[in-house]
Amino acid sequence: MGITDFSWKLADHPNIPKGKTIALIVLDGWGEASPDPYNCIHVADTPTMDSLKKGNPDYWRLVRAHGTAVGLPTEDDMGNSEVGHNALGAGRIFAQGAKLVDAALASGKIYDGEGFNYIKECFETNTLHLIGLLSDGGVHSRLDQLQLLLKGASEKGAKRIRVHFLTDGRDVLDGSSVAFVEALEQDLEQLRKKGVDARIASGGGRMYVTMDRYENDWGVVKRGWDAQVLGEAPYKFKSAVEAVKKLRADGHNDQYLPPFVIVDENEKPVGPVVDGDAVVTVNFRADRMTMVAKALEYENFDSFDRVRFPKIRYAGMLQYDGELKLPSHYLVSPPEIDRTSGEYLVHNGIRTFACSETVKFGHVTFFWNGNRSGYFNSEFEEYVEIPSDSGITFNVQPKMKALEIGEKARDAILSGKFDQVRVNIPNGDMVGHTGDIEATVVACKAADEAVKMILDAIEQVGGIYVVTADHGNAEDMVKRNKTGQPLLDKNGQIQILTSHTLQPVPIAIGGPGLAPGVRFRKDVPDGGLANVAATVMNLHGFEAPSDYEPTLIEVVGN
Ligand SMILES: O=C(O)[C@@H](CO)OP(=O)(O)O
Ligand SMILES: [Mn+2]
Ligand SMILES: [Mn+2]
Repeated sequence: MGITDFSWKLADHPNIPKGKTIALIVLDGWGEASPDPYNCIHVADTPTMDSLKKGNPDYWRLVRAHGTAVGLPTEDDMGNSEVGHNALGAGRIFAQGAKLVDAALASGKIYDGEGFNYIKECFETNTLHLIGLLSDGGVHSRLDQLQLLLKGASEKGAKRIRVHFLTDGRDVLDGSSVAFVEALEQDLEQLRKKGVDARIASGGGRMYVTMDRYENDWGVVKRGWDAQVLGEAPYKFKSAVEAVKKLRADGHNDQYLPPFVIVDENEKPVGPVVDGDAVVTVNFRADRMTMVAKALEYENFDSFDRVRFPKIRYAGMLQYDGELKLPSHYLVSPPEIDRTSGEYLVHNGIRTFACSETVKFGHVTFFWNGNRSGYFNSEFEEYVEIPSDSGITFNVQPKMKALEIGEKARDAILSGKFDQVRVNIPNGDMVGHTGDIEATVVACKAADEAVKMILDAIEQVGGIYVVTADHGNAEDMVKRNKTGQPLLDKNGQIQILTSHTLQPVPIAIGGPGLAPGVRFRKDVPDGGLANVAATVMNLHGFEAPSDYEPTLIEVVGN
């Protein structure tokens, strides 16, 4: 762990006083990119964020939010909320799920672990089901990992395999699902040639089937359950490629493809889950797997009627929730994100308020706290969740709950009951993922207004603000070639980018409570999200632990 004489007690900062209320604002999906018509943050009216930028370089700067700076395998990996909030909260860079799974597959250790040995028991007599997101987005899962696992499991004796995939279109281009399904079919064909009965059994779009999060809409998970476990869905097809092509032609996009099952010549589903089977959820990222993991694992469960609860051996690619120990079996151990800044600060008497709306609530709590649900100490913490709209795509409601989040934060700041008021403002990200440029512009304006409300409250109480983001999204809505020009599809239309980006994100500090002489230092040019935790600890009047990534600030003129 690299630190000796461990203690939760933080040393006092030599020049920064304690006792200032700090607003810590994370704009989800808010990167920095050149001004251009596809930069919705630039196009939108965002006077508050614009004024913060004028503080460059002493009070505004950029930080890295993708690739190795947040524990991802390569610099080609875009940032995402999980790794971004983990880094912001933990103050150190941990090798993340994507990287840990890569390593376990490369070394073969994945096949020696408890999780694999547990599911292997079913291989001789029963079916192995793999459920997960099918793309190379690298945010929740990766196709190449699924391909290696298919190969490895069959070599280790799996005789009958069924894949239940979720189409993406959110971390990758909409419409790319067809090619991913074709690639998967080719691999399954290879396995069949080797005598393995390997087939696709069901499918559906990630935002409509299975991958809900933070209990926003259990109906999403139920649709997945019905197709994957019960073998029931509104659409039945003989081929998965045909299914995806037909449903897309009918106007559904990849993210929202309705559920379907693959049936045999007698119209019987080819892969429902039955007693004695093994199931692996192949996503490494936690938030959108926790609900389905509960449905697959919990004996007592009343979030929807499962109709049938088969006796299976279930393992996650990773353990998704360390506090709940969910699932209890997993193929790869998750990153052990310990001693987060939230836990330290609570031990040092910092009273914390955290808030977002449902779709991002776990980001400022669960991810912030190192994938840990619940409070460290409920006497010092209050987490408020504002219910998100469900059953809609957020381009129809681009303001989302930004105003309500702003109001809750404002009230918490003015109450005087908290030292840190932390929020996630989701608009740039959630609306950016819809690919609707006009709506994303409205979303960015709404986010900016929420920031203003919070900064005004900080002004009133003489506090400090820290405004940053977890990764890019709304600042670039078009796929580009290497020289940065928008790419056109075969019909001459620009290719809309629904995903996150590789862009850096801004961080701004200020407010009447900022001690004189505090400014951004210039000797951490490569600073990333993991440098923010030490910065915030300093602003609370503490030195950060010695193994945290260095602070971004210095105090001059003392
Ligand atoms: O919606 C999600 O699951 C991801 C994109 O796959 O977005 P974020 O990391 O911002 O939560
Ligand atoms: Mn995010
Ligand atoms: Mn996102």
